Amino acid sequence: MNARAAARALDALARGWDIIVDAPDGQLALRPVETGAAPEAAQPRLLISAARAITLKLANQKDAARPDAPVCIAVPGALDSALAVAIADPSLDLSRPMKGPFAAQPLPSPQAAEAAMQLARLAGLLPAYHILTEAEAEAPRVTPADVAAYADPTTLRIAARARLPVSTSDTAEIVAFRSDADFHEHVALIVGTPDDSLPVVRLHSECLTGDVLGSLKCDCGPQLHGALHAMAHAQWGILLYLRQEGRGIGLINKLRAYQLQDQGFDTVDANNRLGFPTDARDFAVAAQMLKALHVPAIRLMTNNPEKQAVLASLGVTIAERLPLQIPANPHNAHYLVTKRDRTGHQL
Ligand SMILES: Nc1nc2c(ncn2[C@@H]2O[C@H](COP(=O)(O)OP(=O)(O)OP(=O)(O)O)[C@@H](O)[C@H]2O)c(=O)[nH]1
Ligand SMILES: [Zn+2]
Repeated sequence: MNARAAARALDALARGWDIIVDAPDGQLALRPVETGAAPEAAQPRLLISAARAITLKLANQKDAARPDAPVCIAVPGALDSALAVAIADPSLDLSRPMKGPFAAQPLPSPQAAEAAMQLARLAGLLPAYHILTEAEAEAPRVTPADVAAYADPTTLRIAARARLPVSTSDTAEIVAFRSDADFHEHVALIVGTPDDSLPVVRLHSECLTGDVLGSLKCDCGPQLHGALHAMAHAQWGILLYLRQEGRGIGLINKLRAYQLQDQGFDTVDANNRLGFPTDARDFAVAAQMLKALHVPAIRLMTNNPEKQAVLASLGVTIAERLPLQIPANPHNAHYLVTKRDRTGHQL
């Protein structure tokens, strides 16, 4: 288990460089489709997600024993980078409809392929790779255990803290966290003056479009401000600002999901169609932050049962759940209904 190996692999992927994924069931030499140049290959092969294979009409060729496993496809003829991206990215299907037919090939090492898909998500890239016969000599090697070690939240610790008066409270303090491998800088804002009462706690996942740009497509911005107001009115509260943009798929992939939503898919189907889970966030990060802040019991402000379940399973006492409902607008009404009906958000 070596989180550094995963960090090196993620760095390579962001730059379009090769990686080698070493799993107990075999090895894959891969180059990311989104950032990497198409390799010279007599018979180009791509590794794509199970969901993408279904959209490309390869469902009947998939391994029945592993319906969710990534799929290896052979591309007939020449494959350049633009075509590879079009094959990988469902948000381009309307503008580049003519693709295929493709044939699925046996996947040599499903465990290596699965780890590669996780790495793509962590790198914020399309989950798709060129399968190489040989990787660049200096390509980093990474194992599934390395990927798990990278995502391990228990190395999270406080790195810096400072007084930060904000519009809802002039006695707030900001606390920033660091972990060993993951470079995301999670932040806690402690609002008001801590006392013996249980704090109002809000886990807020980063949403650049909603938090900063005032997007009307989601409820993030109003929820953020509603939570800060509620904390200012309570004795004290803690906003945990988690850098898990787009429910953990990253900003660019979230914008691809938005493109799909404009084509009629809802927020859940859009994520899945891109080859990602409905929700890829890890709320264990929040439990670790509360531990570092010495806050064992809270009043949790959320409508999301998953947040409650994960925190409770990690030993956080949730004395009370406080709902956080935002009135709908014409742009997010469908999104809010989808959250209620498909991801179990409470009212
Ligand atoms: N992938 C994706 N992410 C989205 C979309 N809309 C909002 N997000 C992200 O979703 C996260 C906010 O999560 P929500 O599901 O709104 O709320 P929640 O945090 O699960 O639950 P509550 O605590 O009840 O608000 C942020 O990271 C947003 O960037 C979308 O359509 N697709
Ligand atoms: Zn949002």
